[in-house]
Amino acid sequence: MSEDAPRTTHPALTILGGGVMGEALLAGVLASGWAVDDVAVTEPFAVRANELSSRYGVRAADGNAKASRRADVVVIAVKPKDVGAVLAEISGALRPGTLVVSIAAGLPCAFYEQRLPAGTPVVRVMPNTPAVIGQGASAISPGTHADEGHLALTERILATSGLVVRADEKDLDAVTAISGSGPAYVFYVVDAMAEAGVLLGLTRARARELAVQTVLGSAALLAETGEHPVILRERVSSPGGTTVAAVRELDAHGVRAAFLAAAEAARDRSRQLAAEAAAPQHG
Ligand SMILES: NC(=O)C1=CN([C@@H]2O[C@H](COP(=O)(O)OP(=O)(O)OC[C@H]3O[C@@H](n4cnc5c(N)ncnc54)[C@H](OP(=O)(O)O)[C@@H]3O)[C@@H](O)[C@H]2O)C=CC1
Ligand SMILES: O=C(O)[C@@H]1CCC=N1
Repeated sequence: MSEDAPRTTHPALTILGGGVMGEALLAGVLASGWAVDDVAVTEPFAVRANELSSRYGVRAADGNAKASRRADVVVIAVKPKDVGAVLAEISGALRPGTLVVSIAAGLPCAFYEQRLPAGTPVVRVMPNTPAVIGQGASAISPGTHADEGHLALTERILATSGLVVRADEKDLDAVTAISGSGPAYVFYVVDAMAEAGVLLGLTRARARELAVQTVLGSAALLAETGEHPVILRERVSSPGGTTVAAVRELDAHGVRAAFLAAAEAARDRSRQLAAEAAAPQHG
C-alpha cells in the first residue's frame, strides 16, 4: 500500500470467549484487515488462550475486565449460562459509550441493560457456524441505547463473516431456530442422505461426497437464480419419475412437519435459556 493511501481505522475489539463462535468472529475481522493490535480475545482455559494467541497473533492473556477496559466494542461469545458472571466482571470496567454486542442465544438486550451501566449501547446478534468460512448468516437487533451508528458498526464486524440482516428483537428466537441452529439441520440431512447412499450400495466416502456437493450446488442454485424452492424442486421432478416417488415418501414420513416441530422446539429452548440465565444461580 502506498504511504498516501487512506488507512481504514478499526475500533478496538475485544471478544469474550474464544470458543467456536468467538474464533470464527476473530478470524473474520482479521481476514478483513483488522490489525492484530486492535483485537483481543479472552479465554479462561490457558491452553486454548495460547492456541488462539499463537494462531492469530492477538492478545489472549488478559481477564475479561482488563481486556474490556480498552475496547470500543466488546463481543460477548460465552455460553448463555456464563453471561451473567461475565457482565458482573466487566460492568465496572467499560468506558462510557463502549458498544456491547452479544451473540448468546436467547438472552434479550434487556438482560444486558439491567446488568451494565445505565445507557450502555447493546446489540444482540444471532450468527451461525458457517461464519468460520465467511459464509455465515447473522441477524442483529438493537437495544434501547443502540443507535444507527452502533448498528452500522455491528454490521461492519459481522459482515466480515457473511450475510448480515437487521431484525426486530421479537423475531430473534425464531431466527435462532432457523439460521442459528439451521446448519445442524443441514448436516443432519447430509448425513441421512449419505447413509441412504450406503443403504443402496455406495461406499460411505462416495455417498458423502455426492451428498455434500448436492447440497452445495442446490444452495448456490437457489441463491444465484433467486427462484422459489418449489419451482426448483419441480424442475427436478420428471412426470412419473424418480424424484416424485422419493418426495412422496418424505411427505408420508412427516419430514416437513418434523422441520416445523423442530423449529418450534428451538424457539422454545431459546426462550428457556433466557429464563435460566435470569434465575438466581445455585451451587
Ligand atoms: N455454536 C453455534 O452454532 C452458535 C452459538 N451461538 C452462541 O455463541 C455463544 C458461544 O457459543 P460457542 O462458541 O458454540 O460455545 P463454546 O463453548 O465453543 O465457546 C464458549 C467459550 O467461552 C469460554 N468461556 C467460558 N467462561 C468464560 C468466561 N467467564 N470468560 C471468557 N470466556 C469464557 C469457554 O471456555 P471453556 O471451554 O474453557 O469453558 C469457551 O471457549 C453461546 O452463547 C451460543 O449461544 C450463537 C449462534 C450459533
Ligand atoms: O445450540 C445452541 O444453543 C446455539 C445457538 C444457535 C446454535 N447453537
